[in-house]
Amino acid sequence: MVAPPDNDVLWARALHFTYNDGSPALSGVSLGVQEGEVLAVIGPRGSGKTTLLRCLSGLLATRRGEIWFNSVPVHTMNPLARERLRRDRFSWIDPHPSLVPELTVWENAALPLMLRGTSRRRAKTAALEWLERLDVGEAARKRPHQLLQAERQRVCVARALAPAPTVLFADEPAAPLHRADRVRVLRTLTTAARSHGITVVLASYETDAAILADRTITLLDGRRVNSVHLPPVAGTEGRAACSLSV
Ligand SMILES: Nc1ncnc2c1ncn2[C@@H]1O[C@H](COP(=O)(O)OP(=O)(O)OP(=O)(O)O)[C@@H](O)[C@H]1O
Repeated sequence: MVAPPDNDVLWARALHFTYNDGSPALSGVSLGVQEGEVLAVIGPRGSGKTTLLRCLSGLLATRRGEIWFNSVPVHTMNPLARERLRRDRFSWIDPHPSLVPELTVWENAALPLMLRGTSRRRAKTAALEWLERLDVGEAARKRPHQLLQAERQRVCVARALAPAPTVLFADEPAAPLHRADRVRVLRTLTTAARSHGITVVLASYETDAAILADRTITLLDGRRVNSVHLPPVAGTEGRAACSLSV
């Protein structure tokens, strides 16, 4: 087993992942993420971005390949150890805002901190600070259904940043938003993460994310590539080739 470089907070080698139904998702992906870096993982739909983030965060167990977090092997951890790692060191943002409808906005934002054992009072203070920073402080006592989708997504960003995770995994966090909101959410997320030294792995099918990232890697059909030039799919006629430049 090759030891990962010291300055990489996350390091993966030759990752392969196939879903139970046989769908291939990752084919030999290797990468390193340095501490405090904002890494954008971009590629078209179905290229394996979500699967890569799920594997790196320990949500999915890899069957082939290695994943190391701060020089600790994640690929050999049992499910409980991976769950603890996710709870204590990682945060996750989904493409669509998912909040607990019965809780208020601040309770939602404070939830990961309380799950880590922080007292309700301290968790509330941290949650309120982050909600203010994300411009949703005034909604703190409302329920999620009273907010716009863009506001709910900002609450999810606040919830992810409040525990000061070592690594924040953001899976297309701005996907459901209008362009203005999208850029704003991505900018706020990357700026806040940088100011707190939080490492970010950001998946996106748009190039917006690449502009705000320190570095970009591109996936196509589960492999790392330098750039994406999609030829017409066999059997289809007149489909324009699509290119994605990074
Ligand atoms: N739960 C699943 N079961 C079976 N196959 C899956 C599952 N999730 C993803 N896949 C397949 O794995 C491959 C990679 O999907 P993945 O969602 O990781 O890509 P992606 O780049 O994140 O795409 P998107 O931008 O649409 O989310 C695709 O072929 C997809 O159909």
